[in-house]
Amino acid sequence: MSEAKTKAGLQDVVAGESSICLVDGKEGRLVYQGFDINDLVGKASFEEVIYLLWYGKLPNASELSALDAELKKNREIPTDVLELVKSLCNSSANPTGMEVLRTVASYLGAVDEDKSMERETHIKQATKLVAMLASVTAAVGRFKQGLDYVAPRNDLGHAANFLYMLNGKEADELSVEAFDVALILHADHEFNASTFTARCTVATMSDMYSGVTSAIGALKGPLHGGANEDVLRMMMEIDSVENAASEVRARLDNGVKVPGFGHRVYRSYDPRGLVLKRYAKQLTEQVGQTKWFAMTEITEGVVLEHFAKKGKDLKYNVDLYSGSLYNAMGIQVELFTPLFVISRVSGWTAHILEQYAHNRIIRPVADYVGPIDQQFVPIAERK
Ligand SMILES: CC(=O)SCCNC(=O)CCNC(=O)[C@H](O)C(C)(C)COP(=O)(O)OP(=O)(O)OC[C@H]1O[C@@H](n2cnc3c(N)ncnc32)[C@H](O)[C@@H]1OP(=O)(O)O
Ligand SMILES: O=C([O-])CC(=O)C(=O)O
Repeated sequence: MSEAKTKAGLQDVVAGESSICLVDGKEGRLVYQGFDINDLVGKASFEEVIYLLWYGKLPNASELSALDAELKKNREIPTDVLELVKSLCNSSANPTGMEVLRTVASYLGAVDEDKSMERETHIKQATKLVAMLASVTAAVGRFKQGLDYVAPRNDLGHAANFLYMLNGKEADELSVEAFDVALILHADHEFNASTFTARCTVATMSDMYSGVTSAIGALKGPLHGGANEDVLRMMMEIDSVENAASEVRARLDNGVKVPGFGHRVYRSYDPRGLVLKRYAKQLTEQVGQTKWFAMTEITEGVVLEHFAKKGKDLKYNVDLYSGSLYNAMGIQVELFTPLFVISRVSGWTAHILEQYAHNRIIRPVADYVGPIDQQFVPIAERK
């Protein structure tokens, strides 16, 4: 039996080194490769941030245009993948967007003939995954509404093209800007559950697709990426600005966790939430759909007051305001967690590259708390 004392959920345990992302929970600061997210938002595009995460530096113009060209080359969904997506969306099991993405990430690995473990191949695979998972998410959104697939446009950036493929028309400027910012803000978050899952998978020297497939499975859960869908579902269930405060209070009094609040690392505030709230306010006002935003703001007030009275430093997280923002872009709730994938796949792949570069298998130990020295009883004598 181990002498070590465990920390439930590995809270505050330093599980490895990384130079990709710093989450400063005390100060409410998020830094990608040395750049504060507030210095990237509104200045860099998501494509520049992808480059930053993979290569550790911002791209110059020709480096960016090379990455952009590769992403565009991988946007069109091949026929076999499109057929797979369509059949899953039409199946009686009605898989969620996350289940479809998880299957597609795995399928892309199975049909990739290049099994090399060189960095150059990994960059190609990462590029394919970033481009393809966005296109597939748009296709899922359309098939689930009984609409036809819309082919990508190579004259549009990553964010604008996704909204075009989903809605079948070009999005307005503010929606594109807000979506690009949301992609940047969700891109990486050091050793969160899905990223750590990806790193554990590839640390066995398994392939990149396996890493991303397992990460999608981890992100899907309601305690992690799934919370962004739950926030808007809760608002839709309450469905009244007037009742929002009392309904949320009732949930808290009954010990129900309110989605969009709490974080393992942030103690002061989640810096991404502030930016998303600003864009959600602006966009919901522009499209004249302020109800979910108003209810979310009321929820924020009630939950923060509830925890302040208990002396707890619980704050809202990245998932609280993304719901009303995405809804104002005309995106259905079921795609919200897949939207997280479209962004976080850039961070997962960056961590996979980093793991391969300094690999050692990840294998901690368990503090055994089960019985010991049991006496074996043959089956015929067991009661
Ligand atoms: C992208 C992301 O993954 S961000 C997180 C998204 N997830 C959510 O929004 C789901 C809701 N939040 C949660 O479940 C948690 O806060 C997590 C999973 C994010 C963090 O979990 P942990 O660090 O293990 O915190 P834990 O769940 O132990 O919470 C600590 C205390 O705060 C309470 N608490 C935490 N989050 C919430 C919440 N959203 N609503 C109400 N109470 C909460 C817990 O009940 C617990 O109370 P207790 O001390 O009286 O038992
Ligand atoms: O860091 C975490 O625990 C959860 C996460 O992925 C995020 O907040 O983006």
